[in-house]
Amino acid sequence: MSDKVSGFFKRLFGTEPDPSPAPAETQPETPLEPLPITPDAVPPTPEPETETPAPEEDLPPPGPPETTPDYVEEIEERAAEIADSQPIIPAPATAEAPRQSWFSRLTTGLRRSSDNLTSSITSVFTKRKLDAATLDELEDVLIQADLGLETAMAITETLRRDRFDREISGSDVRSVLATEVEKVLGPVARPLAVDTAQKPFVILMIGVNGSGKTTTIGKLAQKFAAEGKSIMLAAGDTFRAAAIEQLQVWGQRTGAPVIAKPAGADASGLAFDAVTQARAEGRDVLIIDTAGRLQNREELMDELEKVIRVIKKVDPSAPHATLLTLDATTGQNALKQVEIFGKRAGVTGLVMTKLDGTARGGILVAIARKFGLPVHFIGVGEGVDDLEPFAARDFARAIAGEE
Ligand SMILES: Nc1nc2c(ncn2[C@@H]2O[C@H](COP(=O)(O)OP(=O)(O)OP(=O)(O)O)[C@@H](O)[C@H]2O)c(=O)[nH]1
Repeated sequence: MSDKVSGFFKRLFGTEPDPSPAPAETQPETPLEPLPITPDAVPPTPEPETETPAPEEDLPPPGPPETTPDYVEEIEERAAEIADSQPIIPAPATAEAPRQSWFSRLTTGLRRSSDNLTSSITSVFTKRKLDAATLDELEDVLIQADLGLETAMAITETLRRDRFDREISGSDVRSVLATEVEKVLGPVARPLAVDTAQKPFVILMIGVNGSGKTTTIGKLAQKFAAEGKSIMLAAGDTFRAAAIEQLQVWGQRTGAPVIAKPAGADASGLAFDAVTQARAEGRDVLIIDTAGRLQNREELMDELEKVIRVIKKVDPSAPHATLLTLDATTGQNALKQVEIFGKRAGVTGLVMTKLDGTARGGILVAIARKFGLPVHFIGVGEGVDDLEPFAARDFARAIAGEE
C-alpha cells in the first residue's frame, strides 16, 4: 500500500454527510442555446464541501429560474468576474496535509462501522465458552450491522462448527468475521478496466441524488489524468447549475475539457454531443455525469434510458462502463437502488461512497452477496485521494477492526 497525500483526516469524525440532498427533478421544456464551455467559471475550491459548492449568495434559489436565459446570463457574468479577480491555480485538494497510507485512511474511515460491530461483538462474548444463545445474539448483531442474513449465518455457522462449547474471545470472532467478509467480497473486487481500443471509453455515472457522482467523476478524472490519459467530461446533470459548475472545477484541476450546456438543457442531447466530440478528438476516456434520480421515479428512469439510447446512436458499444454510485449512509435502501438501476440502466460496476460517514458499511457485503456486481472503487472522504480501487482483504480487515 503506497503512501498518498491525504487531506481528509481532520474531517473524518463529526461530519455526517447529507444523504438526501434536495431532488431536482423538474424537466424544463424550453431548450436553450449551448453555453460556451467556461472552464474558469468557478473559484478553485479545493473540493466540493456541500452539494452546492459555488458561492450561493448571488444565486437565485434552485428550481425553475435556473432555466431562464437571465439566470444563465447572470452565471456567466459572475463567472467572468470571478475569473478576472482570482487566478485559477489547480491544486491537489489535499496538498498541505500529512501523508497517510490508504489502509490507515480506510481503517479510520470505516471506524464507525467497525466500532459498531466490534463493540457489539465484545458485549456478546462475555462468556468463556461458545453456546447457542451467544451464537443467536451474534447473528442479530451481524444482521443489524447490515451485513445481510446469509453472511451473518455463514459466520455463525463457521463458529458453531469450529468452536462450539470451546473457549473463544472477541478477537477470535473478529478474525472469523474478517475471513468470511473477505470470501464474499473477493470475487467482486475488480478494477475498472479501461479498454484503450475504445476512443473514447465512455463511462456513464448514475445514482440517486447526492450519492457522490460528480465528486467521484472528479476523483476518477484525476486518476486518469495522472495515468496520462486524455479525458473529457460531460456535465450531464443538466438539472442543477451547481453540478455543472462543480464539474467545471474538476475539469480545470485535471485539464479536461468539460462539455456543458445551460442548466435545463436536454441531457440526452448533451450526451450525444459529448460522445461525438470526444470521438472526433480521439479522447481516451469520456465520463458523463447524470442528474441524481430516485430509483422509484418512473419518468426519471425513462429519461436515463433515453440518455443511454442516444449514446448508442453515436457508438453502439457505449457506454462501456455504467457505474452506479451508492451512498453507504443510505443503508438497506442501497439494495433497492442496485436492483432497479441495474434493470433499467445495465449497471456494470459499483462505487460506494461516504463509508467514512456511517456505521452501515456492512451493506457493501450484503450487496456483493446479492448481486455479485463488480465493486470498482470505494470512497472514505471528500478529498481527491479518498477514492481508491476496492480491495476485499483491506476492507474486510478494516471493518472487522483488525489492524
Ligand atoms: N464524507 C464523504 N463525502 C463524500 C464522499 N463522496 C462524496 N461526498 C460528498 O457528498 C456530497 C454530494 O456529492 P456529489 O458528488 O455532489 O453528489 P451527486 O451524486 O453528484 O449529487 P446530485 O448532483 O445531487 O445527484 C458532496 O458534498 C461530496 O463532497 C465520501 O466518500 N465521503
